[in-house]
Amino acid sequence: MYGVWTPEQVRAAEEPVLARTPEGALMRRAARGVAQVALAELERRTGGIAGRRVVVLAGAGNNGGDGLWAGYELRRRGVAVTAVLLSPDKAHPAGLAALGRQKGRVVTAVEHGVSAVDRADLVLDAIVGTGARGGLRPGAATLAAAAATARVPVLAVDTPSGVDPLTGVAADEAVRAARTVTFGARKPVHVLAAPRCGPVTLVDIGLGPELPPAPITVLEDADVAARWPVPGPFDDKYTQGVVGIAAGSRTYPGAAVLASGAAALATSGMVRYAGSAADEVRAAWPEIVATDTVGEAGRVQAWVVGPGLGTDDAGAQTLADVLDAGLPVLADADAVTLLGQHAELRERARETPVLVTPHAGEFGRIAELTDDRVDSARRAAADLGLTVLLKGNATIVAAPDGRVLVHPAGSAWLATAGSGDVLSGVAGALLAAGLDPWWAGGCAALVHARAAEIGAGAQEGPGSPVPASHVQRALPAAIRQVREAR
Ligand SMILES: NC(=O)C1=CN([C@@H]2O[C@H](COP(=O)(O)OP(=O)(O)OC[C@H]3O[C@@H](n4cnc5c(N)ncnc54)[C@H](OP(=O)(O)O)[C@@H]3O)[C@@H](O)[C@H]2O)[C@@H](O)CC1
Ligand SMILES: Nc1ncnc2c1ncn2[C@@H]1O[C@H](COP(=O)(O)OP(=O)(O)O)[C@@H](O)[C@H]1O
Ligand SMILES: [K+]
Repeated sequence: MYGVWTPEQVRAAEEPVLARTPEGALMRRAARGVAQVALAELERRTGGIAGRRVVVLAGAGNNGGDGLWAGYELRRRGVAVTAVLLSPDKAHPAGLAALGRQKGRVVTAVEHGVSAVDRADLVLDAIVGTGARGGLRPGAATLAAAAATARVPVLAVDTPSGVDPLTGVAADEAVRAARTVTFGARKPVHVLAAPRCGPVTLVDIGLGPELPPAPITVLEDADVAARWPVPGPFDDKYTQGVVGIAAGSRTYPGAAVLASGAAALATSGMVRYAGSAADEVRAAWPEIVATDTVGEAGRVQAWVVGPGLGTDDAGAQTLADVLDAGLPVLADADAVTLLGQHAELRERARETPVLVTPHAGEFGRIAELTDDRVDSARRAAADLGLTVLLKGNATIVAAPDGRVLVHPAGSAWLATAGSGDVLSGVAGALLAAGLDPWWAGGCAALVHARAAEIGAGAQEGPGSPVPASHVQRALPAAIRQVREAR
């Protein structure tokens, strides 16, 4: 696992380090890191370094300073460097002087910048970093657009400009980077807007001892592997945790089949199904014990409730029954809507460990969703007294005690009907196996996204759509792949 820190925390950590290091040393170190990655990119993309063309888009602050110093390093390796100064009066003086000493070219007119970008092998986006306020200004936006139109790869310095470093919200004209080099610590933008950043390289500038505990955690395969339940020699079908699925309806039997099948594939042991799609579930999954109601279902150690359930009185009654069992509960889809509608159900949900898994629309029914998705999820978890998994390209899991994790999906193939039902089955199975809701949500999100990647590559090589039933089918391969990281 690794941590992510807010720009404010990173700035605070920089202060003591700046105070005890010679002036400019931190920036030089950051710039050398940028140059190293830029050189590797040039070599990889063009097969050489000397004479290759790099354009530095340099803004008014220290981010621009990083870019100019990186340009200096690249000039020393024989790269043809052009710096475009977006605020010529405010360009970082030492960085600009250094580039000048190495005979780097400097332009200030946007149109000259655009023609340099058109012919570049690589663009360094040093327009703005953690000091960004609002979207890009017109000159910067024109240059970012020129790089995109000319399909010149962009290496973002610290953060892709035009994307909010804290929330990951991107302005229309924001930079889309092929790679990003960041300094000291990863920031929220790198996981909340991962597709805008590309692969992120972290350059150590000695902030480690100054950073507080990370406010955001990102799980890696080894973390999930260490917690994924596997049967031991003395286990039987009951000892590993039985999960009950209260989902689906006559109108939506598919949700029941997707969720309960996913639960059956996620862990060993047993799955029970309770609801009006019992026939469909039995037909698809003979190993699942299916009954018509929660009352008839027999003992379970956790419940999944909601997918395809309906939001009528019967649905509300099912949710109430499940919450009253006093067991961990995964509440998805219609169960989220019902929680939004009924204050008494929200009160009952405080009394038992609950993981709710809304998409953005459903989230809005239980709490306020702002541009700051992490903050929204954290507040909702604390206010409602339950663990919130907010779906999206970056999945956020926030526990009422303040723990937050983000899982950036490797692709967007999961944006397909029914994939959320699969997630609920996986997370429910993990709850039944004894994981706490935060870990269950985090482990399920990682394996779910991996199953989509595997499913999307299963037909004719990577890159084909993957319907939810194929995501479900890819769960065993995803679990196997993740567990290999032990
Ligand atoms: N501290 C350190 O030791 C180290 C810091 N490091 C580096 O410093 C970076 C932070 O530097 P920072 O604080 O100077 O802010 P920064 O991101 O350059 O932006 C502020 C400037 O940009 C401008 N601007 C603002 N919004 C804008 C917009 N939307 N569109 C366009 N322009 C905009 C704004 O201009 P103004 O409003 O004044 O005209 C202001 O001058 C950090 O990301 C890292 O790269 C590394 O070297 C490691 C050591
Ligand atoms: N653009 C996207 N990129 C990656 N994952 C996505 C994207 N959009 C949705 N997802 C994921 O797909 C799943 C969709 O769940 P949900 O909206 O509940 O769908 P359904 O109700 O059809 O099952 C969630 O796990 C969500 O995180
Ligand atoms: K930048």
